[in-house]
Amino acid sequence: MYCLAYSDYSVCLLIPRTWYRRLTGLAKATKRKDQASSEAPPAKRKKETSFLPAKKTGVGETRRAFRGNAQKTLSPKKNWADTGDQKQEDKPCVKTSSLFKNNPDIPELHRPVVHQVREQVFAPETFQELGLHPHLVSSLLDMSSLLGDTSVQKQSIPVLLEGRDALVRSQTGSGKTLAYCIPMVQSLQAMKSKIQVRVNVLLCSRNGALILFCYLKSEKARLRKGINILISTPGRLVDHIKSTKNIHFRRMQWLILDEADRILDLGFEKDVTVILNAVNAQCQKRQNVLLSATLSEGVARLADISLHNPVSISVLDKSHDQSNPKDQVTQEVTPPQAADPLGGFAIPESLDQHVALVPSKLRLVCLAAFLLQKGKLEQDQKVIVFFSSCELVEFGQLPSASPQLAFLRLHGNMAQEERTSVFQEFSRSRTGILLCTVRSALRLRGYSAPSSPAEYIHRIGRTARIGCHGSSLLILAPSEAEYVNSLAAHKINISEVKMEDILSILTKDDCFKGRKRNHKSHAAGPQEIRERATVLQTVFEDYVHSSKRTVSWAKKALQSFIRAYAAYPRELKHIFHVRSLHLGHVAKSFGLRDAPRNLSVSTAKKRRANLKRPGLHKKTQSTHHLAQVLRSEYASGLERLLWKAGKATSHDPLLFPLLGVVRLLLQMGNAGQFKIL
Ligand SMILES: Nc1ncnc2c1ncn2[C@@H]1O[C@H](COP(=O)(O)OP(=O)(O)OP(=O)(O)O)[C@@H](O)[C@H]1O
Repeated sequence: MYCLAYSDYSVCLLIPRTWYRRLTGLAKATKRKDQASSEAPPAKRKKETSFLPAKKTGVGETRRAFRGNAQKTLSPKKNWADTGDQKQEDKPCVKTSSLFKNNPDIPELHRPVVHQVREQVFAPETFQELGLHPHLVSSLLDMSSLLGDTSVQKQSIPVLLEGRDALVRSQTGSGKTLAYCIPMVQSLQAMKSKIQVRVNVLLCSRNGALILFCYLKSEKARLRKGINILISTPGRLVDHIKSTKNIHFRRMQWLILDEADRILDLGFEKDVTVILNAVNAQCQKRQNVLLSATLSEGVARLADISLHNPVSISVLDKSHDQSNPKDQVTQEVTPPQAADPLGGFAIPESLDQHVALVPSKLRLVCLAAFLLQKGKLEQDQKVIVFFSSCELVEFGQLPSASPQLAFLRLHGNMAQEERTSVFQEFSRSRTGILLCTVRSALRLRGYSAPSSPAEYIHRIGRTARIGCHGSSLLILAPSEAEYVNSLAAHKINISEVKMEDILSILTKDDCFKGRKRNHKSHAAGPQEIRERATVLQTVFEDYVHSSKRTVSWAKKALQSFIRAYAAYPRELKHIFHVRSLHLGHVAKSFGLRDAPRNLSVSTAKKRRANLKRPGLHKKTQSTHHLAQVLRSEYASGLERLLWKAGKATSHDPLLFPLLGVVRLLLQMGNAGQFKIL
């Protein structure tokens, strides 16, 4: 006797083996049809059928995929191992619908072979020939962490010491910050009157500001004596320009725009223009520096309006003639060209980039398996997981993570002090998993795909810094495979890692054992991997469905994910289109057993409304929401206060139960073997 659970009718049918065989054949035909018909199955299906792929192992596991809220089935343990124990078979319980059926086919990745643009990180010298003051040179040499000047420092420092404006472009983690800090400190120290108040402005992201404060900590005393450097996000400075009387720029000598590409990407061009107008009105003679990891039209446009007769500095290996580096660095800036006009984005050589094509249903178990490997099975791993919104990261309302594995959160909606302490804690620690929106430290992975190749560069650029080794993993749905080509167009080379290989990590930890048998004597096969993945998914689903509160969090997180998905820029819509999402499958990646009904209705309604009014209301609420949460990285930081004071509307509290479920997994590890009930 075997069990089929018809979730539509909440019925559990016990049927003879012969019926089962006939139904199994039917299901196979249905599956073939499903797979052939579409890579992205429709959001709603009537009477969807799915079966566990256990035929070869001879166990009688047939299952119906669930729809609706009420679900009954027999014990999966019973389904997997037919022991003939009637009592156990009859025991109803909520089960996990098949993770491995009705998924879109995973396409073969045919990546064009591209030769990545390379930059040499280190220049052979050690600060001595850059025209720096001997005291500064000896201070730099005393700093054991500095390994000689980097290429960008070697090229930028002499130019900036000459008093020239500069547009500096070099790869992430190549040492751009010291490239302008060193000449700025030297020029400020050379000033006769250090007591006069000077406002030298440095614009960057909030975390950029954190990093810089670390650099300048030892200069604190000097700063107090009279050298004033204002480090600000564009949003915050605009607030001051509008509301602070005592801020003036009359004696300003430096204006530095760091992370120019990110500032522009996130829509702060207008704020930067306000700042430039305010500064220009009071101070004409100053040195301007603009730094960026990527060159875009926007950056070139900004260079055009903010720099005066600048020197263009770029550290590309191919274009850089080592025999005569001076010729290379003294080129004048040419007018703006297309995005990455140099023929591709430079990526650190020591960075291994990977991509995995993972059907939505398996996304959560894949990510969890991966994190378990990095956080639990491997030593000294630091991982960053990027999410598309601050609220998705914000799962910290759950009890804190297991002491075995440090989870940290970092995003733009947090108070500055909290961000500083999280940043420092993660920087200091040897291991840990940081869940964040945009920026930070050593090794990183991605959960939501970046919205542009430039953003991709910045995300992966948090690892493999200053010549260190690092790796990245981009998780894409099968329907998003085309994104790899779009990255290749920018000479970004990613190698594929198979989903099965990620999931096979689960066989290394016996707490995911699905059946009572000694697997140690056998090599773990695909069936074993599937069973363990199902055990893991069940843990997630049980956790999410353990209370109304957690269901609500997961639903809101799903909603946030869909909003973010709807906000991909137009040029990527053919790859990331909300219509290609199978809501039921995506719901599973948030630990939900079904797609919430109201969600699909509202999405459909919105879709219909948009179809009726094409181009009328381009900036939808969803795009607005995403823009808001991304902008928070560069905004003034006052929004939170306004929100607290009731002057601003809050975002939906979108909470993703990742911390909680992984915490559970770790507890599982302590408690021993886990099974599907
Ligand atoms: N000469 C040097 N020797 C050794 N380490 C250095 C040197 N210069 C900078 N670093 C270190 O390298 C790391 C990366 O530097 P930095 O943040 O300035 O890079 P960046 O080019 O600005 O990166 P991004 O574009 O991603 O912001 C920092 O941890 C910094 O302390």
